Amino acid sequence: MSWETATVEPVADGAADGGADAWGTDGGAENGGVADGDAFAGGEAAEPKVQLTKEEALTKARDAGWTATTAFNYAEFERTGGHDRDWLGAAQKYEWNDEFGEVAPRVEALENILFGGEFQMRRGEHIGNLEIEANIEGPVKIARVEKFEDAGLHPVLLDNIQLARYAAPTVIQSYTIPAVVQGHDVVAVAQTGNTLHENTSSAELANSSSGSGKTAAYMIPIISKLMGKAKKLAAPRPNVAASNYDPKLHRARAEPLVVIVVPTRELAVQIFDEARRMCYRSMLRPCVVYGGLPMAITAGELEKGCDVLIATPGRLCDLMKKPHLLTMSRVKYTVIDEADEMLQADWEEELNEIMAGGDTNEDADHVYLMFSATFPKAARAMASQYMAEDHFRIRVGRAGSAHKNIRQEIIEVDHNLKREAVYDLLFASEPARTLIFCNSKHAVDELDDFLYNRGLPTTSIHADRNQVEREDAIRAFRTGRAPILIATGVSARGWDVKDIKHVVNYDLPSGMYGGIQEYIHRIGRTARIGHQGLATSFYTDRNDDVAQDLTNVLIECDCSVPEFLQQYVPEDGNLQFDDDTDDEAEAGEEGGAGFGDAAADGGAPVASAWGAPAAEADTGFSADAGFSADASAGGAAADDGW
Ligand SMILES: Nc1ncnc2c1ncn2[C@@H]1O[C@H](COP(=O)(O)OP(=O)(O)OP(=O)(O)O)[C@@H](O)[C@H]1O
Repeated sequence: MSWETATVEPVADGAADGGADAWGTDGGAENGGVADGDAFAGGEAAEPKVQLTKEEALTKARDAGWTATTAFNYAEFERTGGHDRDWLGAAQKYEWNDEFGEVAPRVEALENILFGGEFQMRRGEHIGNLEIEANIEGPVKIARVEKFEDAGLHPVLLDNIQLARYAAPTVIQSYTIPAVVQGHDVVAVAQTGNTLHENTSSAELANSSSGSGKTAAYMIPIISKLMGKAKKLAAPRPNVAASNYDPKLHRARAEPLVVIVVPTRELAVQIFDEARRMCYRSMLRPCVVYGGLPMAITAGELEKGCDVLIATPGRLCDLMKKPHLLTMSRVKYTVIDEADEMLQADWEEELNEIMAGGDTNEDADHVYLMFSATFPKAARAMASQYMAEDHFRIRVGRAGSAHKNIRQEIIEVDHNLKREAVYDLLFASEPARTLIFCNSKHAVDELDDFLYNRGLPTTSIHADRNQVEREDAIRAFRTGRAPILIATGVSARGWDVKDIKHVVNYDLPSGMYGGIQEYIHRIGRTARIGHQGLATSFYTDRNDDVAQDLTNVLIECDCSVPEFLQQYVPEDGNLQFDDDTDDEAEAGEEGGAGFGDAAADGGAPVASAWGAPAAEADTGFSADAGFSADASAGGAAADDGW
């Protein structure tokens, strides 16, 4: 295999004893033998040949190099009620001390957590394979910056960029940073695979799905601009770093200067991590709020002071109704990230409320930034209502004919043998961090049980998991405690996890699960920012509806088209895609918020773009349907930075 294999960290002592107990689990665990053998020998599904006992399966998994299984420790959680520090939303951040002078000191232990490299993605050596193209589509022209040092950034922020080892700005950063530094509102359409239109090639989509660095594109200039003025602009807050600080006595109301809204909890935490990095050694205090984070933890964090607030829309609107905890009156920057996702998931009313600053903010200098994979009508309307006419508009896509960093393989499998096929696949190469996508929560549960009970270190995530389980699953995946994660498409939206070497579409996303756009988004979880990866998809007789688009993607990405898809190879070489564009012409009618004569953008149907019903976005993840085993969880690290 040409793709490199990830190092899967060994499981810590005492954490790896899930094996024996795990066998006695319920929920789909099979008591009989385990199939061994090629379920897809030669690309064709075949009957399993050899039956392994559970014992043998366990040995096989360990011999192959897969780390031992661990399970979420419910008993321990029930007993202790968890600990504040276990919540990703309460992760450690730099705490400013009022006694600091102009230059705040370094805190080595925290620096190691934030920038330690163990969990933070570094630019890969194949970055040159990404041919990225930016189209500036509004009247505002911005000269791009080639180096962070030339962008007029605050020196502390430049230090933080260096600590993060961002050597040079990515394309979207090279335009967005100067635009924000110059005080412009920004609309950035960074295609992540949801746009299919006549002018968009499938290769562009595939290329553009693999991490353009848009989080840092807005975080860096905003934090930089506020750093120098934090003392003047920031609301009073307790001196958390002082020895006499008492959280019961010393409390403040959160009065953020920056509000960043994102569609999912996991994305919120991911962006919070970037904020923790960029705010390091500054007075600016980042906080994150999302559904599922206990209110006591949320309030406790906000009461220490909050300058940069990252939030999911539902939780933010709830908090806006609690003026003793939060006021939007100081907000100077509002960022709507993945705007199209939130609009599709019916958050329009909430977004308008947030954009309006809860009706309390009359700041004429208010800067709005909107990031989106597509620019549908509702987003255009929002832009024209709230943004300055001279806002900067950029569309980022990839030019070039092929994405060389993801090897895509499509394997034909009998639907009933998929489980065996994925089991075999996991033994077909060196153990590596692997993300497996299913189309339904039920399929996720079933597959997790099936593989886990065969000794493979799996974990899983979907919308019915409670927040503790979700956070444990992500932490386990990121740290390598459970290097195989099984997820629905919606729960892995926008994820940026280091070293995902293999993405498996256990279920190909058919039309009702987002189709080819969803496929592109999913495979883009590997081979990020210049790394390489493999994407394997199981094709069954139920996947005819994506066959044509899939074939087109393979051709444009220079991947081989298997025999069973040859019938879809266009004879004239003309690769046509379905176009579910909403009418770009309407943009003009709405007061010029559109992209003029730029390419039309997509507006996928509500459910389909999510790969699951829209309700999964950030609504109550109620059921406690977590993992079945009751082995030792091995104690999640206090703050492993994911
Ligand atoms: N200038 C840079 N140099 C190197 N790495 C960078 C740079 N900027 C960001 N990164 C890293 O690139 C990764 C991808 O960034 P990010 O998650 O913001 O991408 P994205 O555009 O949101 O991707 P997607 O839309 O595909 O989810 C992150 O791990 C981030 O730390």
